[in-house]
Amino acid sequence: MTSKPLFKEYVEAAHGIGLYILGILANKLGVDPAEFDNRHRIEEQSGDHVRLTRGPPRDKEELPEIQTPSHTDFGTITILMNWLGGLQVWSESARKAELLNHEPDVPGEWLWVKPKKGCASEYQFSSVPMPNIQHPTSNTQHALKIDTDVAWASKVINLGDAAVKFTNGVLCAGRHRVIPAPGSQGKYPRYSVVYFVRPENACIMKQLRGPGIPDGPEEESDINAAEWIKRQAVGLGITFKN
Ligand SMILES: O=C(O)CCC(=O)C(=O)O
Ligand SMILES: [Fe+2]
Repeated sequence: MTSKPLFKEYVEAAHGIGLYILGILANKLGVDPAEFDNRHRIEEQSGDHVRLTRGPPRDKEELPEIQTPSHTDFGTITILMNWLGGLQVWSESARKAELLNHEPDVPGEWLWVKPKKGCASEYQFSSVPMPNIQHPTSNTQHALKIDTDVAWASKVINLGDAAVKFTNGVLCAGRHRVIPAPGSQGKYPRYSVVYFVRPENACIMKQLRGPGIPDGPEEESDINAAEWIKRQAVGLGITFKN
């Protein structure tokens, strides 16, 4: 398949998976799944995007060598594919859709999110250093294959700040960071393919109402998602040119 149809297929599939999971969560919260669907229409302008990352091999044995600093994703739900270790999640989730300059807001520890073949949403956390992972093709000559074989990819589903906001903290955002893979995997570059589902730009960032969502105070202003996400980014120290 040429790259454009492949990219379209990937975007539609990733977006569909995100909304499918949000639909399940909506049902659990007693909210009509259409409430999420209507805020994340793929054809509307939004901050949805794909991120392709490549982290260089580990420089030294000692952890951590930060590649992506501690953060919660800004959007509603993230579909992440990776192949090597290096993703870590803070043991306590963030219930507030606020950024804290890369610092976790509650005591805890960094846990490895160990890649698991063909896996979606089933995390395998470990607070001890990750052992060398048995890999289907773990020698150098196959390193490229390891990095590009999508079928193998470990899929991780991450909830972001907008999910926290929409559910008044019932859904939490996992604070995470990326460091080069530990152990023998550290000699390979680390790739990830990430799809961020974000609310439509014009969506007013108010909590949803339903039996499973406690009523918060009435929002003071009708801020839209474009502006809200910009504020989240500014909170992380990102600057914008007008
Ligand atoms: O590379 C990864 O495994 C995670 C990347 C990530 O957290 C992000 O792009 O927001
Ligand atoms: Fe992230």
